[in-house]
Amino acid sequence: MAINLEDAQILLEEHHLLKEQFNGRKYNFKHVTYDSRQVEQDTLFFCKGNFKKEYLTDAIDHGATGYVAEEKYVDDGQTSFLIVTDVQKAMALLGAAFYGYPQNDLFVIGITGTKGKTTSSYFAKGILDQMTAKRTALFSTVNRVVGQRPEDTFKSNLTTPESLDLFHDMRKAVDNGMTHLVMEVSSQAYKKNRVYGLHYNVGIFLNISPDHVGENEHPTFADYLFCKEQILANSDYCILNVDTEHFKDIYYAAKSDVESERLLTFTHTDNQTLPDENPIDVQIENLQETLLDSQFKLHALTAKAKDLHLEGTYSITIPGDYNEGNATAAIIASILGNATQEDAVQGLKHVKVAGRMEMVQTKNHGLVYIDYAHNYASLHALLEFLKAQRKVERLIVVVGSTGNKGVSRREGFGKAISQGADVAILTSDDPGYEDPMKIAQEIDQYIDHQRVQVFFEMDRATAIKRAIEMGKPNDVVVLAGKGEDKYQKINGVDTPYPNDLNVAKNIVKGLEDEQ
Ligand SMILES: CC(=O)N[C@H]1[C@@H](OP(=O)(O)OP(=O)(O)OC[C@H]2O[C@@H](n3ccc(=O)[nH]c3=O)[C@H](O)[C@@H]2O)O[C@H](CO)[C@@H](O)[C@@H]1O[C@H](C)C(=O)N[C@@H](C)C(=O)N[C@H](CCC(=O)O)C(=O)O
Ligand SMILES: Nc1ncnc2c1ncn2[C@@H]1O[C@H](COP(=O)(O)OP(=O)(O)OP(=O)(O)O)[C@@H](O)[C@H]1O
Repeated sequence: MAINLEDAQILLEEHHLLKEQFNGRKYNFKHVTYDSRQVEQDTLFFCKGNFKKEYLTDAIDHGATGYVAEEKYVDDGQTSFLIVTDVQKAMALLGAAFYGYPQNDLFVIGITGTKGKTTSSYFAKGILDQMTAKRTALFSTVNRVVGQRPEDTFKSNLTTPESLDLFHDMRKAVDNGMTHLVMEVSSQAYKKNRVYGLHYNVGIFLNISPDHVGENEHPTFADYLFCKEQILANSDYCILNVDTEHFKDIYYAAKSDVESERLLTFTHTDNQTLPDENPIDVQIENLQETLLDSQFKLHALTAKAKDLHLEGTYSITIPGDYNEGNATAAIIASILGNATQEDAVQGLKHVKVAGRMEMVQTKNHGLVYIDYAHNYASLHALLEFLKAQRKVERLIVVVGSTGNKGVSRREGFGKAISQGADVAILTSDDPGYEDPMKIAQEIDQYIDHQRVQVFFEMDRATAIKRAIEMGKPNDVVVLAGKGEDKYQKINGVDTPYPNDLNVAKNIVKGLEDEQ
């Protein structure tokens, strides 16, 4: 892989990003990075984010021969530089060029939504793996998969990687023979131009609800929605979930971005039409739903939906009506990527996602659910689903809220608990630099104490123990918000934590050994 100064200049000029340039001693770059600790000989270095000049000096000392930045940090007569108006955009464009545009060799499905991105990504990968004999790459919040060997699967640091990492990993996927890529696209990815210039064969918009507004994320909800809608303008086909809040805005944005033949919509709700009275394409009919799985049927309501040949019955083992929606989006996208209906039926059957709707059965203390629900929309949807199950007597929820971000989640949790839970044990979840008890008290302010019994226990493992011990055979204990996380972020330190599933399993084992 390589890029030279002249090609970089041309590309940046084409996009009106270049302000100034200097051709230093070296013109050809064999490496690219935004981190001085990763620099090798002949690296083109990107200065971005909370940057300090000494990172660049350090980079030059270690072999960087050119840099791209928004200001002229170094002008030593030797080091080449490209001064640009937006370094994140420049990095995405030059990253794609450096790695030889790997996206052109992949069928790329991008998925956005406040909730359901990870689950839908795993559903789509399940289906496409069925068709491609496991040649589907995945960039998700949980894992990145760039090949078929065990070492080609690794933990993600971000939902959507930095552009240089994104194109690096795409290149690996292509070189490893992958033919499809399913990737989560966060609103931050657009805010920070990590995916600038990237085009998707299919873009999925699952839903949007208030979240991610705060000092380090989006200044307003409008900004959050705007960033999310960018996926629509960058996709050949768009798939929309009609049942989301703000659907009208999303629909008209999509309509102005793709022709109607390339816009596919789906819903759970009967007898609905689109905001312009056009018919919805796909209807989901729930056939059977239990605490362990769910079966549903898809009906094609328009000619373009009929052309997909997706009609039929599907089953998933990640229950919840919203997961039927997530699966439907994955089915439509995968069929557009050449999967068959049979691939979808087979591929969906056994999909599991770490930390999403995982269960531990107990003999005498009910069912324990571990789920990554960590805002109002997801906790509310989860509790509503559980309440609708006939066998459930009491819902006991263990939850905390993160410190220094997503502050609106505290009110959201209080509201969702008041609407759906019988008992709440408030605890800690990545308190950061805040006092977890203070966060718990803020959640508590929004809880209706006439309906819900509330306890405080800041040690998360102890809180889980108390919840399981108080569970009776027909109760459900919900461990919300932390999913498969293996640490607690406390005062800037990732403090190891065995994860909710392991904690719950150990407690249940201990209780059952005692009997
Ligand atoms: C706000 C934001 O996008 N921050 C991201 C951004 O930070 P940054 O550019 O300011 O980087 P920094 O770590 O402060 O360092 C500045 C620069 O100096 C460099 N550096 C640093 C130290 C050094 O010795 N040498 C050196 O060169 C760094 O490599 C970096 O390029 O770039 C970093 C990687 O280069 C990311 O880790 C970081 O994500 C932060 C940690 C983060 O958590 N972001 C969240 C909000 C996020 O993006 N989340 C979304 C999901 C949200 C959702 O669910 O919808 C996501 O896509 O993950
Ligand atoms: N379509 C949906 N609507 C509402 N809640 C959902 C939906 N899909 C999933 N959830 C809930 O949200 C939780 C997180 O799901 P998932 O990890 O798939 O979403 P995500 O968009 O990747 O989330 P995040 O951006 O927070 O990582 C699930 O554990 C479930 O409780």
